[in-house]
Amino acid sequence: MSYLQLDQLTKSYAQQTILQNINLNLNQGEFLALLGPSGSGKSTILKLLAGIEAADAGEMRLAERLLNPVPAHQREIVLLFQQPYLFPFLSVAENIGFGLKARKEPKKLIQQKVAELLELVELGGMQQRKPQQLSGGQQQRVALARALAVQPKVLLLDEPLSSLDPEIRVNLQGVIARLHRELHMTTIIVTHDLSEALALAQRTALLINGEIIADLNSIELFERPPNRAAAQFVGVGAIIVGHMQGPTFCSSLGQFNGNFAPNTRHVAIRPEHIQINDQPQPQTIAAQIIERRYLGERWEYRLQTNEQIVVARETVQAIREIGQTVYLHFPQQSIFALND
Ligand SMILES: Nc1ncnc2c1ncn2[C@@H]1O[C@H](COP(=O)(O)OP(=O)(O)OP(=O)(O)O)[C@@H](O)[C@H]1O
Repeated sequence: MSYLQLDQLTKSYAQQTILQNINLNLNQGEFLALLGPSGSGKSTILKLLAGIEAADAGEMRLAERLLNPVPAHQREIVLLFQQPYLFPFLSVAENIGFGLKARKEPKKLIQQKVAELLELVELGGMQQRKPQQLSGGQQQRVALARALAVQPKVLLLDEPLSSLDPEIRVNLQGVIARLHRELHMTTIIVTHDLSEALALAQRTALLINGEIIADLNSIELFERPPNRAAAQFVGVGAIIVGHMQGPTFCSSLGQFNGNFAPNTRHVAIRPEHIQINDQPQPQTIAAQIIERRYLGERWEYRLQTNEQIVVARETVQAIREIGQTVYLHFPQQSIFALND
């Protein structure tokens, strides 16, 4: 049985359904990214788990214990928000030790734990500072250390890095990844940023309009999203419409053989797997470049074929011109089927 279980969770606000039959299972020590666009209900899932909001239906269990009736402060689940919400008049050390002091732990033990946590979040030497004397990234580290101090069973992170500069963000991603490696705490991070999910979590659940539409290994979600909605969210080079004829998928962009189900109606390919040729070759189709942008290390081209727009990316070689006609090849091994 899974360590953390969400079973058929449903939540509405003012008759608007926000979450619809959410099922999620996490093993102890697992790190899951809850990914989705703004307003999809990600934060609401964390609030239900933390006990800030009550579910309309469904059950939540932690180590087999039913969580629904348990008050927030007895759940052993901590939720870290986008803003660190530190106590402004307390020092860094007092902020980190706050939960332990509230539990009336011995002073010596608090001091020892705070010192350990300061090292863990790389804030050694800053224990006497007040929150306003810290940068945003440092404040978020203090909030993280304070959350970890009480040794929760589950750590919930609600876009904790989204208000930080990119460089600090990457640095803190490193801190979070290392903490997870060292402490093995069962963790869910909410993010709308696919690259963050890929950087941190081995597994990603994709939430769209209050429904989990994919829940799988993060790299697999990126490389081979299982359905059209997931493909649109993670961004593919083309979603190709067609039909199966025997073992072959037939479409206006080509014929592809793969291990596709007989009812397959859509296949896709990642933009970096589409090959761009200057001259027509066997199994290529003509396309005109209509836009281009530099992504750093790669150029991304939007191309118009007779049928549809295709996005392709290639590592920088010669820069191709807008208006130029090129010939696209879709390697068979890179084509994957999408569920509807
Ligand atoms: N207390 C509330 N009362 C009414 N509606 C709410 C309440 N809290 C959230 N909502 C609505 O529920 C929906 C989901 O909100 P939620 O914060 O869970 O989304 P999210 O995916 O975390 O979005 P974001 O990435 O923007 O934080 C939104 O449409 C929001 O307006």
